[in-house]
Amino acid sequence: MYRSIRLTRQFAITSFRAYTMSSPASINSPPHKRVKADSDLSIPPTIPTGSTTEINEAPINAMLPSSVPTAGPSRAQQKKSKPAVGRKRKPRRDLPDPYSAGEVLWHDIQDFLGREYVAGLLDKKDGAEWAAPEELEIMGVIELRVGAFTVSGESLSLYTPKGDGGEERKWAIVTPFAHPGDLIRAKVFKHDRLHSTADMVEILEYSETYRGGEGDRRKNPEGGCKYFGECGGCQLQPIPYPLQLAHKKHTVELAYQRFSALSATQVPPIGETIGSPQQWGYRTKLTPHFDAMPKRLQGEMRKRAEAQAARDAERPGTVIDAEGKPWEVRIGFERKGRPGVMDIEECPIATPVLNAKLTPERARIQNTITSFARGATLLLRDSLPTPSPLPSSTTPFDPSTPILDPSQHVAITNHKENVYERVGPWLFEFSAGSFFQNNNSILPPLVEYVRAAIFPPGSAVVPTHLVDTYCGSGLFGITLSPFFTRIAGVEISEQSITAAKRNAEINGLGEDKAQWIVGKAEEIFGGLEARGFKGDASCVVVDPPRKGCDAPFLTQLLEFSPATIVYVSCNVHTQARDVGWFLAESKKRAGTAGTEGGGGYVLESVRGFDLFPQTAHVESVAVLRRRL
Ligand SMILES: C[S@@+](CC[C@H](N)C(=O)[O-])C[C@H]1O[C@@H](n2cnc3c(N)ncnc32)[C@H](O)[C@@H]1O
Repeated sequence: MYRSIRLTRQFAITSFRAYTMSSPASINSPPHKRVKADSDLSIPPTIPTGSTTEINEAPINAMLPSSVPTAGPSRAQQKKSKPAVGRKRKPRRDLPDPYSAGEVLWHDIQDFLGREYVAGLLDKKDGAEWAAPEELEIMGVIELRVGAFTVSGESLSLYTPKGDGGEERKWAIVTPFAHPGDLIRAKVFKHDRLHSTADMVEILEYSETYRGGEGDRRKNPEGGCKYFGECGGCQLQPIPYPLQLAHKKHTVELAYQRFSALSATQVPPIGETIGSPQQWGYRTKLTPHFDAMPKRLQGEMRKRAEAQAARDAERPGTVIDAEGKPWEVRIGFERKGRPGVMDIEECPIATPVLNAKLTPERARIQNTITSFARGATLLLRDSLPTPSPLPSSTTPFDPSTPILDPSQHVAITNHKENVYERVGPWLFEFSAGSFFQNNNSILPPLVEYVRAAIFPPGSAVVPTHLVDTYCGSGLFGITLSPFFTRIAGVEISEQSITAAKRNAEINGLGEDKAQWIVGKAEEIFGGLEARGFKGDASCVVVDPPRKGCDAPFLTQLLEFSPATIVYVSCNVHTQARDVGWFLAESKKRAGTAGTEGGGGYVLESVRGFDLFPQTAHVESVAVLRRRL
């Protein structure tokens, strides 16, 4: 049934590990440190010459030609990956970290192959789940009919070889840029637990259902992104938008099934995902990377500076080495399934002002590349022009100020410079290098949703105090302040608290209304009680980083026992874990363990918000209410 074209076994399996790990794992792992390349840095960073760093962020866009050729790895990788003669490498058997993208994929694979089948195999404890079918050669090209999507937006295809005893085996193949229903040719490059990972080679037949979205360039030649198929982000872009939203709803459902340990009756039906008002040109922050020029070329450059400059002038952004081989300055995002940065001139999910700024920023790096001893990350942030005069506590921001057209925005590239954003009638000021949500268009509906969830019609308990934990520069606390007598924000970053205080001030919120506390959220609720915040009268907004909340925080939240909790998260898997733990623990403490639905808190609703259209990411909002 499947045609297998065998190519020479050129590369050891392990040589591909580094880059297969980089793409899905980048979603959950903390970013690797890269040097910042602020435009105000006149002195290049002084870091040991020749060192390189890994790419640090999930890439943000991508594009698919009708057939995507997959070139082999670079010579350096081939050299590294040559198997030692006469020594057979043992495949590594790494189990994914809990709640990581790897673990989510492992769940996807078990669901795809059938939980019963996988459990039967694992029960044998003979390691068969690690043994890829013999005929599935590394660098072999196979034809596959795609069966499903993974949560991270890659395709899953079933491969059914015969086992040693003639029984049918099941094995999954994970390939990027393909959609359920597609018929594809894919080149296998890595074997893992019950699956292999493959590069897309060619799409022979296109799915009717999962294509035809605005970003499908076969149907809309001017739509989407020209880098799809190579860049590692925006894998969902060929999919019609309603199906993107449905995919994200399913992601939320799966997360609660897999990671909350709650029974089906404890989890309400997951709400429809709320779409983003802007599905393109929404992203207010871009962080393209670039690699330093290789050491051998830096020496070459020193020797032949003048001649080189003349040649560079002919081919900007390209440097020719002694043998006439070009080395290109690439400024952009992570390549899917391959190491290194891919050059990106535009990113259609970024705002117009960021795309306009990308051109001169790229030229700046191209022209000064030799001054960078190692790779770095650029920052481009969409901002309103600095208000004049600057609002202050005595002359706060006038909420009736007309909202500016995006063409009047500016792009900030200095981490320390202030960025200004409007969220409805509110003005926010924060430094470009600090956290702020990256899709401004969806913030008003998100905040309104949180408000409506806190005050459902006819509710017997109406909280008067709001605690905004993990508050950043005060987004939820400030925008929801009119509905509460008092608000408090808690945040680990001093810089963010300074911004939150300033934002309260410029929006006319005095200290009697808003309090901002630096410190770990883990140590905070006691302090708040002393300041007049009682659990019974409070709502707590929880908006942690991707890793979720830690046990001390959740324990103190339980002890504080707020009337309502709204948990906003950019990682629904850790959210499901935390919510599951919290509900179970609250039930235990209410002394009604074993009584379905009794005591403690109830999970009232869970729903995704599409803060990241075209990508597989989803923001999830869970509402928990204390039982009376
Ligand atoms: C996802 S951001 C949310 C920020 C804010 N709610 C917003 O929407 O703009 C998470 C924030 O949590 C902060 N943070 C991380 N760990 C923390 C901790 N242990 N205690 C308190 N804040 C923490 C980070 O500095 C960051 O500002």
